Amino acid sequence: MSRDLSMKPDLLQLCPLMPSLEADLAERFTVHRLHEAADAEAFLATHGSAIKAVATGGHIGLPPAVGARLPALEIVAINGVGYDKVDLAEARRRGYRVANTPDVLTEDVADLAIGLTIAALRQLVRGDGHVRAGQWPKGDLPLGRKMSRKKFGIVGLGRIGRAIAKRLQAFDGEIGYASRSPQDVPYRAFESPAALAAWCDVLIIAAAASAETRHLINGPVLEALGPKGVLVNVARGSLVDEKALLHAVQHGQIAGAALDVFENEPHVPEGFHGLPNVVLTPHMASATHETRADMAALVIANLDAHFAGRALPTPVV
Ligand SMILES: O=C(O)C(=O)CO
Repeated sequence: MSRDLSMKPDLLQLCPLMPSLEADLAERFTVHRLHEAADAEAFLATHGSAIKAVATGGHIGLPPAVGARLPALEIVAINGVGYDKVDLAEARRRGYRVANTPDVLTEDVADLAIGLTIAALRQLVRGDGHVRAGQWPKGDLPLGRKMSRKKFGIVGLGRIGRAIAKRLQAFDGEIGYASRSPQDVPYRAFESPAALAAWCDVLIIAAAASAETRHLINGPVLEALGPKGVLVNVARGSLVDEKALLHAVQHGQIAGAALDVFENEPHVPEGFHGLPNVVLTPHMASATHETRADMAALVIANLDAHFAGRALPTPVV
């Protein structure tokens, strides 16, 4: 790093980050932790005008009310691949940069998608609960569903969707996808999520969140998936109409769901809590030591590049 460390720019941190990343940030910046402030308004009134950089998680992004208090902002570094919570048009208008952490988390998200799919079909979580609760001597669980030779539908065939498809090939089934544009892949293309859902047994959501993809998976898509179908979401909660999904899993409109993401994280509608045909995880698709270390390194690399006047390694804007 070539810049003068005695001149530490002010950075606003919006959520807890890995201790090693926080230490790396503190080495380079005067860090202001908004999430620890008792009075966020007063905190921003005091520090907002000095802030040149923001470090944030993809689930928080940059709330508009916070961004509006940062007139000197130069860069938003997201510790995550999703940038749906950062207003890119506003970034372009005001001239600040946005960077994310693509690629380094692709394998982990794809791995979790496979894990969730198996967990849902083979009732892994329910089986674990059955044994722990001492229920096994009293009887077996109802039968689950087979994973191998299923029809797998992937909504969104970007980096993560493709990594999921690659892993699914090991299960000797068929793979279909719906994406914004046809891709040069050996998988069957469908014109819409509804058409894909009507064909597949397992519908896996891997598309980016945006205003256009909000509630892409709605009542009619779930109805098309049908009573033997399973929905898996490792993308963003906003892609799924959560009320329609809850209704579908409660009433057997679909067989089950496995969800790592929710519309109003970390709050999950209570209706899901007691359902045995639903697997719930706390947005942990990239949450491994290895990947979080790689993501942290990319956050720092983007910030270092910006303040050294170099091209960002992984720019969004
Ligand atoms: O990095 C992200 O945006 C994720 O949501 C990973 O799960």
